[in-house]
Amino acid sequence: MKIESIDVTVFTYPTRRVSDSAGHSHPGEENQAKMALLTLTTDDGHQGYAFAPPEVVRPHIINAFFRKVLIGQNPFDRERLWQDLVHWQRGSANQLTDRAISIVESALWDLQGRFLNMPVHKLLGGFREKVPAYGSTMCGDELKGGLSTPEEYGQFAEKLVARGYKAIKLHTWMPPVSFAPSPQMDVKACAAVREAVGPDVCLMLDGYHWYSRSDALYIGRELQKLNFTWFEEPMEEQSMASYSWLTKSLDIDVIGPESLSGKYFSRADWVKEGACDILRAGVQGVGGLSPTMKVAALAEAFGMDCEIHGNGAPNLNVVCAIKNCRWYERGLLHPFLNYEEPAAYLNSIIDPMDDDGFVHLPQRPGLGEDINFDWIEEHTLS
Ligand SMILES: O=C(NO)[C@@H](O)[C@H](O)[C@@H](O)C(=O)[O-]
Ligand SMILES: [Mg+2]
Repeated sequence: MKIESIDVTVFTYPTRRVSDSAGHSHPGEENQAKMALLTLTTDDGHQGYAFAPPEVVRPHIINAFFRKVLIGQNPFDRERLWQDLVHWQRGSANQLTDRAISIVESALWDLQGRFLNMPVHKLLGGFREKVPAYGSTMCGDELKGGLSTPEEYGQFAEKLVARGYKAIKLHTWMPPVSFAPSPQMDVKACAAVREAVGPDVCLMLDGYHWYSRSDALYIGRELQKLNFTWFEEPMEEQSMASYSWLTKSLDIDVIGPESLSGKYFSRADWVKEGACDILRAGVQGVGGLSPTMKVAALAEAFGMDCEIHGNGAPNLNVVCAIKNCRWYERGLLHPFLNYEEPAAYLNSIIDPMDDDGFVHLPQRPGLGEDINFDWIEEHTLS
C-alpha cells in the first residue's frame, strides 16, 4: 500500500460563528465560511480524511512538503513520515506549522482506521468509550443576554448544569471587549458562576492570556477561595519562569502550556521546572495525535494529568485512549448558539453528550467523523 495522491477540497458552509480582531470566536450573523477537506488516497483506493482551515493546507504546503514526504510511502509508516515532516519545519521559513502537520497526521490515522475498520482510539490504545465533558464557554462579549456580565455567565452556567455538565470552564473577557482585560471582572464572573451552580460543580478559569504576575496571583488567590479546579493560561506561556513562580505561589492547580509551541520538548521543560501542576496539549497544537500521546505519556511518568486542548475528533480519540485526562473540552459554548447542531458538512456531531455529562465516542472506523460528502461536493469552491 502506497500513498498515491493528496488532495484538498475547499468548500463553503453557513455558520453563525465569527472571529473578533484578536481571533476569538463569538456568535454573529449567519455568514458563509470556508473549510478544507484534506484527502489521502492510496494506490489500492483506500482514503483518509481531515478537516482544516484552507490556509493551513494551502497549495504551497501541499506541494513543498506534504507531497514530497508522503507520495509513494506506506501510510502505516506514520511515525517515520511524521518525523520526516517535522525535519522539514526548520528550513520551511516557518511555513510548515505544527497545525499543518497535525492535519496530515490526523488523515494518516483516519486512513489506517478506515482500512482496518477500527476507530482510531482503539489503535491508539483504547482506554474508554465515554468520557465526562466540561462545558468550555466562548470568550466573554458585550452582547446583551450573551456573556456580557457576571450575571449572564451565572445564568448560562445554570443552563449548562441543567444540560448535564458536571464541569464548566469560563473563558472570560479579552480585548477587543471594551473593559478587558479586567482581573476584577474575571473574579466577579467566577464568583457569579460558583454562586449559580453551587459547590459540587468543577469550575476552571481560562482568562486573558497576558496578565502580569501580580494580576495572575490576585486572580489565582480569589479562585482558591471559590474552590476552582484549575487556573489556565493567565500569562504569556513563553515565560516558563513566570509559570514556575505562579505554580509555587498558588495551591490551585495551574495547567499548561496550551498555546506554546515546542511539541513535547517544551512540555518536558515545563515538567522539569515545575511550571504547571497539570500538563496540556492538543492535537492541533503539538503536531498530531502521536505527539499528543507522547505528552500524555510524559505527564503520566511524572504522576501528572494531561488535559487535552480542544474539541473535535482527533482530540476526542486521544482523550479516549489515555487514562490521565479527566475531561473532554466540549465547546466553545454560548447562549446564542446550539452546539448540538452539526455543521452542514457533517451528518452528526462527533461528541454527543448524554444527560449525565458523558460524551460517547462514535464507533465509526477512523477518526469517527460522520462526513456529509454530498454537501461538500455540492458546495466545493476548488
Ligand atoms: O483556550 C482554549 N481552550 O482551552 C481555546 O480554545 C481558546 O478558547 C481559544 O479558542 C481562544 O482563546 O479563543
Ligand atoms: Mg485554554
